[in-house]
Amino acid sequence: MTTTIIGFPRIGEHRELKFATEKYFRKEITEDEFKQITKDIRKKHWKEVEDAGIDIIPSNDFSLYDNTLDAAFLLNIVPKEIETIDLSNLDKYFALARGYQGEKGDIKALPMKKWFNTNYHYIVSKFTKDTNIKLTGTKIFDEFAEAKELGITSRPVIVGPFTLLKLSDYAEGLSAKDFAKDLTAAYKEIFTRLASFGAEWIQVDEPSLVKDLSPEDINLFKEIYSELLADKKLKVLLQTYFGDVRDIYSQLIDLDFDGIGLDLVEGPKNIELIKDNFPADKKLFAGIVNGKYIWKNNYQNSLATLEDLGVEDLVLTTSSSLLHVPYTSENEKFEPEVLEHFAFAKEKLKELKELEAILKGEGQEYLDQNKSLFAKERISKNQELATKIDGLTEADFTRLPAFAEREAIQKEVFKLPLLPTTTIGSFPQTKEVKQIRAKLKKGEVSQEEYDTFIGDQIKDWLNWQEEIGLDVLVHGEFERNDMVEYFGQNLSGYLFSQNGWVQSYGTRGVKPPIIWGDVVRERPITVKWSAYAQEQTDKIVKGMLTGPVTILNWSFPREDISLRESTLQIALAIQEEVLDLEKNGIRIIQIDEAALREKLPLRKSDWFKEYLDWAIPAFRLVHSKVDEKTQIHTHMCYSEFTDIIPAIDQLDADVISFEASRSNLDILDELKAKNFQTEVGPGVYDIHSPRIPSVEEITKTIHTILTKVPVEKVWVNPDCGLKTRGIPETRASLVNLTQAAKDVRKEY
Ligand SMILES: Nc1nc2c(c(=O)[nH]1)N[C@@H](CNc1ccc(C(=O)N[C@@H](CCC(=O)N[C@@H](CCC(=O)N[C@@H](CCC(=O)O)C(=O)O)C(=O)O)C(=O)O)cc1)CN2
Ligand code: MET
Ligand SMILES: [Zn+2]
Repeated sequence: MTTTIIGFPRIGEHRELKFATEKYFRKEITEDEFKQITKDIRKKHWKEVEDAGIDIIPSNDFSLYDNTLDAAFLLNIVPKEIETIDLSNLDKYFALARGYQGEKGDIKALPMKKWFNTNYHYIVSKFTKDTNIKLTGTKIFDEFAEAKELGITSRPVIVGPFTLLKLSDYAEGLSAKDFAKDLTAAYKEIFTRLASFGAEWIQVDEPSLVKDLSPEDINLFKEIYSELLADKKLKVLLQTYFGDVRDIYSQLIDLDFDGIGLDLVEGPKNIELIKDNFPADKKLFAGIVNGKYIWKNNYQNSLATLEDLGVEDLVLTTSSSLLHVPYTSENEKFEPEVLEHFAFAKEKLKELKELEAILKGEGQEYLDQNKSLFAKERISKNQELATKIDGLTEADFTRLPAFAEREAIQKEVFKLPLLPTTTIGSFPQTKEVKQIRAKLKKGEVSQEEYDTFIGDQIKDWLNWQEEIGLDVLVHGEFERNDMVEYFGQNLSGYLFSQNGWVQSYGTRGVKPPIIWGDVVRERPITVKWSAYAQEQTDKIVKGMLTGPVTILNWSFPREDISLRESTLQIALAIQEEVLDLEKNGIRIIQIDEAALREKLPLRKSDWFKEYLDWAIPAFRLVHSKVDEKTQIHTHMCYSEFTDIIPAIDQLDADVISFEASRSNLDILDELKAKNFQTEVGPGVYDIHSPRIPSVEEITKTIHTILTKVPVEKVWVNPDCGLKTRGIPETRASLVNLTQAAKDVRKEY
């Protein structure tokens, strides 16, 4: 028996990678200085894993932006214009990830999508007739060599060819199978070269195998791997995570893999598949320690699961990469009775070793300790809340009158122009904003000083929005650290880490709050600043809330009650907030469900019964009691809901905004086909990139939207909040946006 992990967080214990990368973007450090910092980070992480006693340590799990982009970049799967632009390799890589606008040219960022059911995002590559797959990069070899220099023979990790093909886009008329052969040859070359450098194993990540697979998918997979595994010179670990491999298990065990990695946490069905049917000539990498959540492993349960498998020779590993959990709980200030329940990445390494010890018959004390931890009563139940949830009826989930009637009434009361313009909520969280909040936290400024600062920001930005002629204004969310953490801070039952950062995309991180107990609203959350903002102007200021499903999905949830029950608790809390806003004169309320799709099961057959059947009602519960004259907006990031359009209509919001620009407005066809009722603001430009869209570009986008959606239903807005952007680009972009909307309006 040995231990390993699938991958380690790379942002750094104190987000060193984030800060270094941002310095590099601002040209405060050189490329060499930047590379040295990233090298030091990798070294520290490898040592951390090694010191914990983990037997085989992955490499190339590190990335400067995203591993999927790394694989594409390594193999020259890049747009043509990037090959010719006069930038360093590093800057080309970043240009693909976040766009480039400067003296050397104008490159749009590649699309970004959610990584399976997580809050991590990957970069989507596009295969075209010009795509010339060849091994041009060196990252995977360099990092292997780097670890080797430190005395570590690592197991390089790469996103596998099947998953890369499945997650990519294709030019008209092309598909995955057109590229399978060349891609396989290129991966083969990677394998060969790694073997020649002394690699013993390679880990090929194929999480796409846990989704529903068609017979063509299975054939494609077999075609790729039968070729790739032929006369290999190193051992190949086929790694999956986030679910089970029921559609392809029997083929997997017939292929010449040396190891198969299966998720035993999120893919309980894997256990059934393995039982008495795992080949003796392969190693089973048993993903038993949860890579996504921060709760301590229950050893008794894990041991029972492992025993159940009936496999002798195991490699104990995590259920997914540890990318999805914070670095360590060592720097946290929780009470010991709380802290003992948590295991972040570093602590999970220890769990693997303890489980190994127990299985070898050398860890009785670990088992005893763990048993007594789980025997403790952790919280006491809020019986009143439970009764309230049990007593909810259909009426609690139904807003009246029905949508069509409300739409007519609201057109009458709001008298907004055709193609009304608005933004998604946040304005730039500048250094000044973050700094004063950090000072407030440390007691270096008073609450009054902080509030004055926030109030002034709101005033300035409201004035500016009026000046440029936006129709529905926002207060800017300056008071929020994050759209989920901020809400958690006003709800009972929540705990917060000091440093529990998890990477979301690029250099951006989140500190998911922890749901510890039953959730109740402790005090009004947004009323003060929303009412303040509305007092400053005669135009309508949208109230801005985060919805229950998103709050749940971006928190670390409890494991002792269902997600449904936790979400309904949060929904009742947000319902109180909605009604308070309404009472305080807020006439348009946006309830963000940015992450609605996040926990949508990866297999279609589970969509409704396991998720949508409670997630959609949870949202409806929040707004069911508002007046017909109050307009409810919602917002979702990434147009990842193409396949659940009818369910989105079922949210029964009045208006929805979503990302569209970066995925080429694909979703519009679907809106049309499904006769989508809710009014829509498909984002007219991409906010994840600092690039400024021109009036012409935005006008063109609006025109495209209008070919698919009736003009009375269309809103004009960016595709997400602007908190990550700088002030100059934000202002320039919004000036262009309002101008474009005005221009197009004239055509009607
Ligand atoms: N939870 C969540 N998930 C999401 C999103 C989201 O907004 N929230 N958006 C989508 C895209 N993902 C995103 C994730 C993070 C950020 C983001 O801007 N994150 C910030 C951190 C936000 C935050 O919590 N800030 C805190 C803490 C800020 C901080 O680091 N302060 C410094 C000091 C201030 C300074 O000098 O900069 C410190 O404490 O050391 C605050 O403002 O109070 C970042 O990485 O930079 C944006 C988008 C999808 N998933
Ligand atoms: N209202 C939020 C904002 O504008 C929605 C963001 S979705 C990640 O930042
Ligand atoms: Zn968004």
